[in-house]
Amino acid sequence: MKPGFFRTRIKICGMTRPGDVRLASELGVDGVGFIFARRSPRRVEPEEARAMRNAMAPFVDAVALFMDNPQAEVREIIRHVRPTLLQFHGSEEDSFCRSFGVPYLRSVAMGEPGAPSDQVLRTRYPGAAGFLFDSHVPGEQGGTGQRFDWSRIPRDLGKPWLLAGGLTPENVFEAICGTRPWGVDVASGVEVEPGVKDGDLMRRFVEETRRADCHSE
Ligand SMILES: O=C(O)c1ccccc1N[C@@H]1O[C@H](COP(=O)(O)O)[C@@H](O)[C@H]1O
Repeated sequence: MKPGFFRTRIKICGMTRPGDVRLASELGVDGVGFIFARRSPRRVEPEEARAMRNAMAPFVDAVALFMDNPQAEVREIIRHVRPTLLQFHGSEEDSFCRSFGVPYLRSVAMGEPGAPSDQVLRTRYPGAAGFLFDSHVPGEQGGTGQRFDWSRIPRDLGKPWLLAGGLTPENVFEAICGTRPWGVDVASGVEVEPGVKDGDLMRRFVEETRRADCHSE
């Protein structure tokens, strides 16, 4: 597509404060993530996520992130928070991910050699709305601020995919121009500490993404 016509989607993940959610909406971010993974320093309780959900503007996705949470817990969080997208980072299979009746993104761990091919991903997760390539190793948490070798991203997925892992306002322009993802996902790169976002970093991240959208190689 011609530069300027495609708008790279932006998700800011690991929200813990309603004010950060409100600002992200005003900046034109497409999705905000609430983390329910057990060991995450950004984990929120369902009540906190619900308060942030209520701070969201229309046309912004509420993404609930899980990592091997029990099915009953996922169901209860969905009932409470009403996310529009789910994101799975653990060993969940397609049948588990799609059992909630909410579209889901499947995270793919790119932190070690031998990441799955596009064919394996398509076959293993036929119900996924899209994929998210992150830099952690299988079984470990994301949100580490590490990036991975972007040349290893499978190219023939036939579905939207997001680039994640170590993105910042300084490198997101290069990341988008080099990989042309459907969207980008950031947590630590716009934070002052885990879960505490910085307004200026969020604004610069959005600006750099829009600059990349207008840039032709
Ligand atoms: O952020 C977390 O704490 C987290 C925990 C468990 C699974 C995933 C997690 N975060 C995801 O990782 C990406 C990239 O983070 P970063 O930008 O490198 O800090 C983040 O956007 C979340 O989707």
